[in-house]
Amino acid sequence: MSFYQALPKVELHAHLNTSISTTTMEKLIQQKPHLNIQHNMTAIRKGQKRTMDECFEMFKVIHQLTVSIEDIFMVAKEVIKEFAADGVKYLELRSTPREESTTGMTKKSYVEAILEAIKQCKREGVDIDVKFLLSIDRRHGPVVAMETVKLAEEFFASTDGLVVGVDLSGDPAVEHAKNYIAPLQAARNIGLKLAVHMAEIPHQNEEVEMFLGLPPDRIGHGTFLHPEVGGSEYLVDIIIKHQIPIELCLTSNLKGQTVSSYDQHHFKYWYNRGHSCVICTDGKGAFASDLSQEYQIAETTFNLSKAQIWDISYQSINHIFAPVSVKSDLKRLWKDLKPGLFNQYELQIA
Ligand SMILES: CC(C)=CCNc1ncnc2c1ncn2[C@@H]1O[C@H](COP(=O)(O)O)[C@@H](O)[C@H]1O
Ligand SMILES: [Zn+2]
Repeated sequence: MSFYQALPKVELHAHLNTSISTTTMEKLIQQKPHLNIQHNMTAIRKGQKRTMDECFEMFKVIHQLTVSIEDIFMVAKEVIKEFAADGVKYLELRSTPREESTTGMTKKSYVEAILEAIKQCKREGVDIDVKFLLSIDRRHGPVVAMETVKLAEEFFASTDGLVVGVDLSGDPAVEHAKNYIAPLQAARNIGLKLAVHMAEIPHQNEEVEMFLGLPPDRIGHGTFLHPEVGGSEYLVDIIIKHQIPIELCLTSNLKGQTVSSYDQHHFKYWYNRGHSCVICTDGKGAFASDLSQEYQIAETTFNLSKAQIWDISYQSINHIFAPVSVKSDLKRLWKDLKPGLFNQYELQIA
């Protein structure tokens, strides 16, 4: 096991359907041969890249393979187990509730299937704590967004802490922030935390400012926020003032071509400013990576020490959406694991 796998980690930005591994995808493809889907249609392999539009088309192909509650339950269980096997101790999974007339899957049963998978993994003793965020797809408009918030409210009230927030995601080129401020505000008033995909593409400063007015509890990607890439010092100041952590997904951004190379990734900007950065996968299946690999890439690309890598992982605990008691438990776990890990890899404990 590598240092990066042995490193205890927190994963805060993982979309269920883009996190499906090759092995699980193989099962789904075999179950649905009539769809004639090949592996290269569901994942971007090493060295390959796609445009953003192609990525969103790829997500639609994946959705064709997960159309029943059995599919959703199966993929959720496998994804959770894979994160656990990769050394992730706390996972916030997110997914867009979907209905499917051909199988009778409803948005409610979709969410229930994921929550059941989480509970079953816990019962089976899988070594990971999992929470869930309901995703709002910005392609679907504000009415659906409000319905998703209502659904989130129901589960928030009935699942004893499993549902912790909502996420705004989907193609950033469609619709506008102004349509989503009210639903996100409603979610916040209920007590749900907000993770918002923001500035994934350039020239969205006006929309970003609107989102920052909420403000969200975490930012997804934030690729084009700082002045060097067309953002502004004004936006950066707001983010720093409110201390809004940024979920950074290196390989996803590289393969989706919003950053040109790993060393050009905005991790560098935010990390050097001492801002809270959380390393995440986005979709370990679609982007063919895992969280250990993302930490390793961060270390080698930005010349970080193992101690700095440890700190990024440890500090990420501060940004989870679960309550403070969960944070304390995780911090204790990290402290318990540190001596063994540093000994094994002959590192100095600071
Ligand atoms: C290059 C590229 C497109 C990177 C990925 N960046 C993303 N940006 C916005 N929404 C996303 C992204 N990745 C996944 N999603 C959302 O997550 C969905 C897939 O997971 P799920 O069905 O919610 O379980 C997609 O349909 C989309 O709505
Ligand atoms: Zn995402």
